[in-house]
Amino acid sequence: MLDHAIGTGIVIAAHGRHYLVHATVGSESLKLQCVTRGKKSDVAVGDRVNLKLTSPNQGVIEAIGERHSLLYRSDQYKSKLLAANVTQLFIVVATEPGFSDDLISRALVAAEASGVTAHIVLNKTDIADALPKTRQRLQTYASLGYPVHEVSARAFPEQTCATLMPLLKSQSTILIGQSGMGKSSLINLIVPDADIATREISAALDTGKHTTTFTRLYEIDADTDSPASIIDSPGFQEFGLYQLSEGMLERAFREFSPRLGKCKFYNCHHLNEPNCAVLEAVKAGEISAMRHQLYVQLLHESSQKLY
Ligand SMILES: Nc1nc2c(ncn2[C@@H]2O[C@H](COP(=O)(O)OP(=O)(O)OP(=O)(O)O)[C@@H](O)[C@H]2O)c(=O)[nH]1
Ligand SMILES: [Zn+2]
Repeated sequence: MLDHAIGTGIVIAAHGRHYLVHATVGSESLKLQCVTRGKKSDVAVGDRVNLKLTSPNQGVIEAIGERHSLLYRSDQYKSKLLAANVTQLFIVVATEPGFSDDLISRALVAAEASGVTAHIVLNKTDIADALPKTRQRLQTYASLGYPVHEVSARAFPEQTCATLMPLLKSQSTILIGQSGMGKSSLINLIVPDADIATREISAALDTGKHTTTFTRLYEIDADTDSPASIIDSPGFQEFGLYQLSEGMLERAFREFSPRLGKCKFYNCHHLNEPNCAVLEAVKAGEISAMRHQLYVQLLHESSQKLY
C-alpha cells in the first residue's frame, strides 16, 4: 500500500532503540514500529518526527522536530532521555509509604533546568493519620511556590479527576514518582483505557513481561481542539543530574535567585565562602538546609561527569 510513503507522527513509547510512533500517513492514522537510521538513539517519547514507511506497520524515523523542552537524567557515564516537549511535570507522592525529599528536589531541579512547570500531587489523602505530617513535609515546596494538589485515587476518584483534569487540559504532562505512590492508579483514572494501550504497546515493541519499564505517552482529548497528553515514566530510584552545569544548578534552586549576585565573590560557589548571600540565608533559616545540601551534592556530581 503506502510503501515508502512519508508521514509525520509522535513517539508514544520507547524501548531500547525501538519506538512506537502514532503516525499520520496521507489521511491514515497508524501505529508504527520505528527504528532510527544507523546507530542513533536520541529519540525521546513526546518527540514529533518525520518518518518513512518501510512496511504497513513499520517505519524509519528520518528527522526529529524542534523540541520545546527536553527532560533527561544522567549518571557519571551517560545520559538518558526521559521525554520531549512536555510542558509540565507532576511529582506524585503519598501519605504512605514515605517519599524521598531528595527525589522531589531533583525532579524540581530537572524541571527548572528545562523550563518545565512543576507541580506536586499528594495522593492517598484518605490515610488520615499520616496526612498532617505529610502536609508539613510538603510545606517546604509549597512555600517555594510549587503547587501541591491533594487527591485520593482510591477513596475519592471523582474528586481526584475533578482536581486533575483541568490542570491537564491542553498540556503535555509527565508523571513521575517512586514506586507505591499510586501513579498507576492515577493514570488509570485519567486514561480509562490505559491498560489496553499499554498491552498494545508492549505487544508492538515486544517488551515481553517488562510492561512497566518503558516510558509511554497517552493522548487524551485527541479529537478536540485542546488535545493533551500524559506521559508515564517508570518508577526510578536514581535521578542523576550530572549534566547540569554550576550556573544551571544555582538558577534551578529558585529560592537562591534573590541572593545571586549578592555574594562577596562574583564567582562564589555557595559552598563555604565568606560573605556568601546564599549561605547567610541558610544560616538565617530562609533557605532550607536540606535544599542547600542537595545543591552541594549536585554540584559535586556535576564535577564527576565523565562524558
Ligand atoms: N489508601 C490508598 N491507597 C491507594 C490510593 N491510590 C493507590 N493506592 C494503593 O497504593 C498501592 C500502589 O498503587 P499503584 O497505583 O500501583 O502505585 P504506583 O505508584 O504505580 O507503583 P508501582 O506500580 O510500584 O510503580 C496500591 O495498593 C493501590 O491500591 C489512595 O488514594 N489511597
Ligand atoms: Zn555565594
